[in-house]
Amino acid sequence: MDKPIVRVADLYKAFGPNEVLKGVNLEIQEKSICAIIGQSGTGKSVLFKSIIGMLTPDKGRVWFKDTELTALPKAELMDIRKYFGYSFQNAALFDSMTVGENIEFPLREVLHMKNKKEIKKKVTEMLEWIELPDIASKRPDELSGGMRKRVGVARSLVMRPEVLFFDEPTTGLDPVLSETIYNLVVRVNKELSITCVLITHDIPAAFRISDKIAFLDQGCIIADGTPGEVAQSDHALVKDFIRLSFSELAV
Ligand SMILES: Nc1ncnc2c1ncn2[C@@H]1O[C@H](COP(=O)(O)OP(=O)(O)OP(=O)(O)O)[C@@H](O)[C@H]1O
Repeated sequence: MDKPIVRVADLYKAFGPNEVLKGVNLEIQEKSICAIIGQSGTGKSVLFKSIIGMLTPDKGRVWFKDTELTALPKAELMDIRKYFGYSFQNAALFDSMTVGENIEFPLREVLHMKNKKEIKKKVTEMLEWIELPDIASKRPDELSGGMRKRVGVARSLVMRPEVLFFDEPTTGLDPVLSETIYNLVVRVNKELSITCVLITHDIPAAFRISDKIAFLDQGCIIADGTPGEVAQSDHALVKDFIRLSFSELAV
C-alpha cells in the first residue's frame, strides 16, 4: 500500500472567473481507501473529474502509476481510463435496459466483447458479488435506491478497474442502507484489491473506513493523512468540521 497509484501536483481548474482548484496536491496509495471531504461547493467533484480526465485542468499534473495523464493525447488518455471506474451519486443506470443489460453494457461497448456466454457469466458473477443474484431481468426503476447503487457499483466493477471513484455513494439513503454501501466499498477494496477514492459528506463513515482523508477547502488540500492525523489537525476549519460532524451523532 506504500506506492502511490494516483498523484496530483499543483492542479488548477477555473470556470471563467470561478477559480475552483487552486494548487491541489494529493497522493493516493495503491490498494487504499481515500476519502475526499470538505464543505459543499468547494471543488471535490471537480477534483475527481480532473483526475479521471472528464475535465481538463488549466495547470498542474496528474499521474496514474508512472504515466502522466495530463501529458497524454486524448486517444491514449481514453485507453488509460479503462483502469478507472466511477460510481456517481445517482448510479446513472439506463432505465430503458434491464439490470443485466446495464451491467453488460460496458463489456459490449468498451471491451467489445461478443461471446454471449462469457458476458452472461460475468454479469452473473457480478450480481452474486453484490449479493443481488436474482435481479438481472428487473429494470432499474423497480429497484430500491440502495439496490440501484449496488448495481451501479457492479457495472463499474465488471470492467475490473484498478481505481474505483465513488462520488457521494450514499446520498439519499437511510443510515442502514448507507452502511451496506460503505461495507461494499470496503469489500471492493479488501477482496478485490481495488483502490477506492470517495467523496462523502458522511464524515464518521469516512473516518471509519478510510486509510487516508484529504480535506479540500477553497481549492486546496488543507489537511491530509490518516484519520487519526486529520483528527489532530490544528486547522480551525478542519477541527470545527470534524467536531460538528461527530457531535451530530451524539444528538
Ligand atoms: N462544468 C462546470 N461548469 C462550470 N462550473 C462548474 C462546473 N462544475 C463545477 N462547477 C463549479 O465548481 C464549483 C465546485 O463544484 P463541485 O461540484 O466540485 O463542488 P463539491 O465540493 O463537489 O460540492 P458538493 O459537496 O456540494 O457536491 C462550484 O462553484 C460549481 O458551480
